[in-house]
Amino acid sequence: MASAKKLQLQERVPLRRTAWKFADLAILALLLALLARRVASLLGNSGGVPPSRCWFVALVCEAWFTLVWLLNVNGKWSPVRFDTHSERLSERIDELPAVDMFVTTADPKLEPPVVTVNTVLSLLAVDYPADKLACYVSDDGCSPVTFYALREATEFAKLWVPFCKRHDVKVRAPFVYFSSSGSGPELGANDDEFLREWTSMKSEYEKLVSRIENAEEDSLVRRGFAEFLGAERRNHPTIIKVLWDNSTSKAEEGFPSLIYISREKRPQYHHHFKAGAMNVLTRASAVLTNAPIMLNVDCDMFANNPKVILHAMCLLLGFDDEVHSGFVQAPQKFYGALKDDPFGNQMEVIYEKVGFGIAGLQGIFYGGTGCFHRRKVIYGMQPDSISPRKIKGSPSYKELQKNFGSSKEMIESARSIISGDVLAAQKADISSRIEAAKEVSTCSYETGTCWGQERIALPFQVGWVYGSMTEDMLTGQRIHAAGWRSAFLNPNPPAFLGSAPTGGPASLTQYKRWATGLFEIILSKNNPILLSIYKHLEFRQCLAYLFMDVWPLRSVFELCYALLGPYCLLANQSFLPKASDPGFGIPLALFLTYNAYNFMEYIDCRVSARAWWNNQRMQRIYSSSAWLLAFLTVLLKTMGLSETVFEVTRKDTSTADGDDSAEDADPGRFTFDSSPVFIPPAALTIVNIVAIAIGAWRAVVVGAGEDVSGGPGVGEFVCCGWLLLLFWPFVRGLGGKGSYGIPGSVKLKAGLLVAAFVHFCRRI
Ligand SMILES: O=c1ccn([C@@H]2O[C@H](COP(=O)(O)OP(=O)(O)O[C@H]3O[C@H](CO)[C@@H](O)[C@H](O)[C@H]3O)[C@@H](O)[C@H]2O)c(=O)[nH]1
Ligand SMILES: [Mn+2]
Repeated sequence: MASAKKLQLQERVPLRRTAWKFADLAILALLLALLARRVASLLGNSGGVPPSRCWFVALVCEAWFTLVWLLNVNGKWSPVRFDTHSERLSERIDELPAVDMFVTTADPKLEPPVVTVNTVLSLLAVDYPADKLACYVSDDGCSPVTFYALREATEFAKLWVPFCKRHDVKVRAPFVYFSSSGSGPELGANDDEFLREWTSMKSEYEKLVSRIENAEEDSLVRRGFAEFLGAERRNHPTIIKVLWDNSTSKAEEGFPSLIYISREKRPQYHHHFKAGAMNVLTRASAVLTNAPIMLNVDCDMFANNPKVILHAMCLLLGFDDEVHSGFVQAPQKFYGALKDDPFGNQMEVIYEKVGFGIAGLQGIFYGGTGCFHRRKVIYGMQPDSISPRKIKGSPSYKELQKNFGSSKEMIESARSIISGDVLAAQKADISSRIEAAKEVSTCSYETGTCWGQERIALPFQVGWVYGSMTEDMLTGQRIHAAGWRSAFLNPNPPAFLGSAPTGGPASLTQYKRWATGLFEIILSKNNPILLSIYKHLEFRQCLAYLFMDVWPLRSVFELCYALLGPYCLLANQSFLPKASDPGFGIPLALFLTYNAYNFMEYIDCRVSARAWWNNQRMQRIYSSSAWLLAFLTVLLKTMGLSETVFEVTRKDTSTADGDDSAEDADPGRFTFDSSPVFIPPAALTIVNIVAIAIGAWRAVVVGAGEDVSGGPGVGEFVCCGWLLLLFWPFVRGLGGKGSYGIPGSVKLKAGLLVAAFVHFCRRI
């Protein structure tokens, strides 16, 4: 073939970070020095007072922090960047593979249909041959309003897509394009024709929004949405509706096919949340269009860069060996995000430091949205270099049936994917295969097959893996363990933008779900250590996964360490050297260096100092609330006492309207509700206030006469004070009003915990 003459589509560029490596090692050295001193004093050869029990607890915690630091450094050590040259694909349009695009939505209240519609419209309008694309929307909410919204959006798409292409619109989610902060008409205002078109398009969009927002479920069902009649959210048959079939439409108004799917739900079946939805989308699309590449986005993640699929193709087609891009993941970035990241969930610095770092190992993690998968990888195939073609030769019908289930159409489509037919996508019209798609979307279809299976001993693990709230991490890990690498897609402008949750309850819910899922992974047969021993997960990649997976465990150590300060003040003990002691220099240097290091990372990523502080603070708040609760929930689950559920994150509607006139006076201020996640951080806050008060009273009033050699010193006071600064939202919340105040029931429970703790300190 003429491939030798082809221009390179991508470049993998290692990034230098020599100075950072020195800083990494300096902190490691300080941590080790701290440990060494602790051990020495516990062995009793440091002279002075014999160390208390606290020193032992501190040693254990500090050893853990050192381990976490090593995991952190491993992740950041050798970053790479992938540059993509999408313009070089222009001569290779015929070679481009088909792409099935999946959008998942689950709840019309938390995920307003207008949001989903914008995501869908942005995907329908991307720069890619329309006959190679199909868009599937999975609606776990089984909502006639969502369906109606999509049907109306299809009508709008007939105007919107040609408009975007004609005028090369930059952001093709209409709510951004028409928002007050959007760029407005992009041509000179003297272009009358364009201006007229722009105005009429804007008014069409506004009409669409008002139709959707005024739609009422009951009246829709009465007006002939027969399928939704009597459909309960958790008990209904599959509904599949072809809203637009590109294969039978005229080329002129061409835009990708659009299919609505609400999979069957029955109370007696477990639905596996998003992972279950993704598996149904995979199968339904297999029998309908069977594209070899699948893109998946959450309902709020619109395509921000119209060339995003072309950029992804640079990574999917641009390596000599496909093993380098088993999947292609774009970072999660956010639209209309609050200034200075008050809830510490915009992840800018994490992606830039750890994201690029892990991209330099076996590859970036699968993040659940903004990801391009190869269908064959999802079908459990290994790279050629690991399991050569002979195995792929021709699996028997029986084998395929065992893996993929009994649908004939499913088996045939899987066979063509497995045989490596890149242009395998189906061509005939979609409507004729709806029955086959319904068959593979039923609850019972997966029974006895390999779909979602957690057992790693199977030769095949097919689809999104069940058993964790973070199906994304688990599935990505499974793919890396099969020997694939992944590539990091980071075009400019950013590929996709979504919404980050705001307010205390929504942010903590999201982190709690993530931590729950990560802990479920650690406790499962798919934990990265096993995968690295028995499968092809590389060692450093395994450590990178562990860095994430240990979140909930970190909470336990961090909580113990955070309690050491107040314990010492209350019980008149110490866990740090006295300021006069030369050993005091080590924790002091560590505290300063570590914070300076973090601060410099934010500056390096051109993120504000304020955002640095907010992230520092929120990380500790997440640890004591969301991570800790996740830890406890999963413990209860393993004891069989409770189940874990996927709580959907509320998507901000204000971004959909483009106006922020919401009732919230200060959207960046921390809000509370009566959820138990708020209890531990509230208790920590109170206990530190009490400890400082008692400690200060003892030092000032009693201190003079007493033997203070074993009691607390500057170090302990600084720890408590620092903790109160980090938990400032809670300090304010103690006296706050309405949703800005910690509810009485939470204060009461926190107060009881504090009383118990104080009692314990005085007894011991
Ligand atoms: O039963 C369910 C539950 C959720 N979803 C969809 O899953 C997506 C993610 O849910 P969201 O509430 O937005 O969670 P986030 O925390 O924002 O999502 C991140 O974390 C999840 C794992 O916890 C991943 O699935 C997501 O892709 C990733 O973006 C949304 O499109 C939902 O509609 C379903 O389709 N079915
Ligand atoms: Mn989300």
